[in-house]
Amino acid sequence: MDNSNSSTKDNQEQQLNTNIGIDGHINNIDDAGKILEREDFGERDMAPMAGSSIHRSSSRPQLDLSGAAIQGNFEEKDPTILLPNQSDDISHLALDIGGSLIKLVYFSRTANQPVNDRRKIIKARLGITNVNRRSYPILGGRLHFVKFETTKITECLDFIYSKQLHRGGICPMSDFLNFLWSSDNLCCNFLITGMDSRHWQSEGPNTENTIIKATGGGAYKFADLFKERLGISIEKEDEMNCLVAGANFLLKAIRHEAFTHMEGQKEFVQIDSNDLFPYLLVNIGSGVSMIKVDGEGTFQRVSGTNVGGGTYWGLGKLLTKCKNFDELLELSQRGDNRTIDMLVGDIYGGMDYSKIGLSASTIASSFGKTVSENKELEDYRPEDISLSLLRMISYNIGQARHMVSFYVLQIAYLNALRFGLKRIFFGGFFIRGHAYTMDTISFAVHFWSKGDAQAMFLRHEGFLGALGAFMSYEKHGLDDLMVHHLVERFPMGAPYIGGNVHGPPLGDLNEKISWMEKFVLKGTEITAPVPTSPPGTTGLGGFEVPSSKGDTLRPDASKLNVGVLHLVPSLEVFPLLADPKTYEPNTIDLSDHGELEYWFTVLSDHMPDLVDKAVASEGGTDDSKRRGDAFARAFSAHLARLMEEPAAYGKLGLANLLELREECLREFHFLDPYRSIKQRENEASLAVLSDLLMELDSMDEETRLLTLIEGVLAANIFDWGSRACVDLYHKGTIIEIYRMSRNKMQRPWRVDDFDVFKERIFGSAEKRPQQYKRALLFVDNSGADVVLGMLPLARELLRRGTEVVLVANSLPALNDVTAMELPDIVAEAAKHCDILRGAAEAGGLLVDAMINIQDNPRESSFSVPLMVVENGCGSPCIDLRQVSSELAAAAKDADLIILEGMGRALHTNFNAKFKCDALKLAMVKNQRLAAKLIKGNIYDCVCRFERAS
Ligand SMILES: Nc1ncnc2c1ncn2[C@@H]1O[C@H](COP(=O)(O)OP(=O)(O)O)[C@@H](O)[C@H]1O
Ligand SMILES: CC(C)(COP(=O)(O)O)[C@@H](O)C(=O)NCCC(=O)O
Ligand SMILES: [Mn+2]
Repeated sequence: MDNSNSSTKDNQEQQLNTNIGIDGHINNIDDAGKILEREDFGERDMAPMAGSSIHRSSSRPQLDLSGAAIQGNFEEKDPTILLPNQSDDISHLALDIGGSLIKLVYFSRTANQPVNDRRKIIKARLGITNVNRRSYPILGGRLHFVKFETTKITECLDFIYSKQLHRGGICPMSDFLNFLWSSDNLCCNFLITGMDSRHWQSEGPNTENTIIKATGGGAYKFADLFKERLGISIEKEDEMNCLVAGANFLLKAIRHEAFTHMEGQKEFVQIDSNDLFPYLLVNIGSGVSMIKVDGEGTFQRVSGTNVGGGTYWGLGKLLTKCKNFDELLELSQRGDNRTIDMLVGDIYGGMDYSKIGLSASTIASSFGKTVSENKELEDYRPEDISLSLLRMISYNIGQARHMVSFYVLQIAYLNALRFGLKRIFFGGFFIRGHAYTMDTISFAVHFWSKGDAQAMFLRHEGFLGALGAFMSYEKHGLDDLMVHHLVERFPMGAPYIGGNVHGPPLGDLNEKISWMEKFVLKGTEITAPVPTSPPGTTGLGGFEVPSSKGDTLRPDASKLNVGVLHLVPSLEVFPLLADPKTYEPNTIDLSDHGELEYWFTVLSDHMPDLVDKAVASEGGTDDSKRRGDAFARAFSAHLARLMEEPAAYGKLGLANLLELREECLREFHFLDPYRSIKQRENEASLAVLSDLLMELDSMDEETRLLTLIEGVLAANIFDWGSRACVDLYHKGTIIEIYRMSRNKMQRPWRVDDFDVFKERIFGSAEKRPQQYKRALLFVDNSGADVVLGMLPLARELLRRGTEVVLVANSLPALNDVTAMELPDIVAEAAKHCDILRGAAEAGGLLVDAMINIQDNPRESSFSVPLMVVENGCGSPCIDLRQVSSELAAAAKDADLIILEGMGRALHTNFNAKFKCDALKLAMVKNQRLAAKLIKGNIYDCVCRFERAS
């Protein structure tokens, strides 16, 4: 092994011992003077100079009103207006303009969800008074993270302009509605259609009154430029305040924001928000700040140093002529510092200076060899210079190859010691999620603390200040956000490739698809959407460096993607989880590479069939084919990225992967690929329902219960997400397959707690039965699964006096039935059955009966009600930490949960413990899962019954 180029633990220890730090001051503003115009920006996206010919007189958000429609009742005082084509309707922006990088955090608000009459009745039944999301104190929307090099501030201004982020603060919905309903705007509506919305002019105040919060030195330095180019005023926020506010927000509100990094292994850590303080925050940007944080807004900057990321980048740039930071880093990987550095061995004739514990390969004097050699700068390889510099920074100040010094770490730890802090969080873009750097830092903290303190890193490492500036706006309610309100998503769609910005931000789907197609034309392959890359890059789920197949891993492969944070204030933790803190939805952990590889192959193999279905669901048009192709590329890119770095999107479980696929379909506007299959299967199943019900009614109670459970398991075979099942469907009609599946049911099932469940229902000689009060049935697939499986089971419970709440997906996923579709299915089924009809009426599911129910929902019927609620997800699995408010409300009186299907009962929640009884029912439709989970075979069944814990 080449000793000089490798950093062993021994070496690290040695350097830790020999480096004693000096205190310094922070200097995070470099002289980033030159502002470059970007050549390839289209004119429409350039931020014009104030007073230029494009006159903008409004600070109102730019709205795409095409397709706007009133949702629900026209008579309502405050009707909800859905803007289907408005994605980023109301924006809000904050900046951190540092010495090296400009960080942007911006918010785009999502339109309120329509609340239909059916949902209103159900909510009333469940005692939810707030039927309108507007009443949530926190805005629903999305937080985006983007960064640019400070030297390329023009690109940043153009970005802000093209996204119209300079146009305003939070606009209350009532203002928006007034605006929309004023007579002028009805004209506007007409005018806007077909216009480039970015150039839409409307009445209203101009941007001169707009104030944007910003922190970092650039907030001072570039204030005039912002005024001149965008007409906005910068309101400066204190940098330390912002760093701390940003870190506190991230650590409290984002699940698995922090992670440890030891010997190449990332481990996500869930910080208990009640046990966060005190901690030490070390922000390594251009310079370094160390802040002891004791609470919200309570902190002290305890130390800092002027030798930081800027030092490495600045000197490196001067000496190597590198044009960007990552180029410099990459150079160092091929360098040999012995040509430049004077080693102990050079002085001691190749020997160690063992008396003081220095090996021959230890650097005695960084750049020392250049003194005695009669060479010019050009005579040295830039690769070697870069490495020497890194080592200089490292060895002088520590021993990290890439940057931060152990000096920093020593100070950090000494400070941690002084103040009794056990946790040290490292932020700032110097870290860049770089595996080597993080390992070195972790090692150093561990070494200096003798294992007492722990180094942790943050996924949003460089965005602390910008987030803090964002938090400093009043009224957005962000402080009230909790972990369960946030969902991170990773859309494709930033226009960044090859390390360069290749155009304006992508405005719409068409632009996104065209951009992706360019790769195909070039013959290159998108292998991975990599985030926050150099230069002028974004953290917004963008691509970078699409490398050809067969390429070796990029040096930055370990970097983590920063997604878009969706703020969904209506989400809640499922109240019946026995212990939400220890709850882990995923049964399969994909950080095991073997598992990841297997599921990667399963999902890749499924892709052609899925694309066919998706395209067919949109009529097979050329446009849908294009979108189908783009979806396949995008999802393959995600998979490739995750194979390369399983932690790239945060902690990865199988449920996340399956949800990512659904999200990716939605991103390319495939809203329900299995729509017609679902309809066909529903119809076929409804046609035989009455026969089944008659058959069931002819049985004695105990046989019937067993037949019902068998029926649920048998009908769970209709799963279009399982390769094996899809192959089966070619061999017979729906009803034939259903019969075959039922005939094959043989007890004992692989997991068989039926007798315990039966005893709970019917009681025993010693114990009289006590009926369940309310059961939540988490339904799975459309067709036979719900119609011939779950509905007859629901009917049995209703018949026994148990209220039944059918819990279905909010959005489509594979052939899963949704909460929107279910009432119609129930209404059809109710035609064949009085029990279902009475209960559905009582639950407000039957349209004809709804008028009466609306007047007095609680007194409308004598039957126990059958209700439908949405679960808050659009995935075949369910994470019970984040469910809809109506499901949470329904759960409050529930004493039985029935989870059905592989996604909800096996991939997720197989090990979940509940405060009430839980029945988990599924057919295992995958051989590997069967072997792993239940030591069984494909098509084996699980009937697991667990009493309340
Ligand atoms: N693309 C990049 N361009 C420049 N510097 C980068 C880049 N990526 C990471 N860095 C490193 O991050 C440092 C800046 O970190 P940051 O947290 O943004 O601090 P600041 O607010 O001082 O700009 C740089 O000095 C450099 O070491
Ligand atoms: C996506 C699914 C979890 C859906 O199963 P369900 O919940 O409908 O029972 C399941 O189809 C699955 O894990 N499919 C991939 C495995 C395979 O094709 O074998
Ligand atoms: Mn399903």
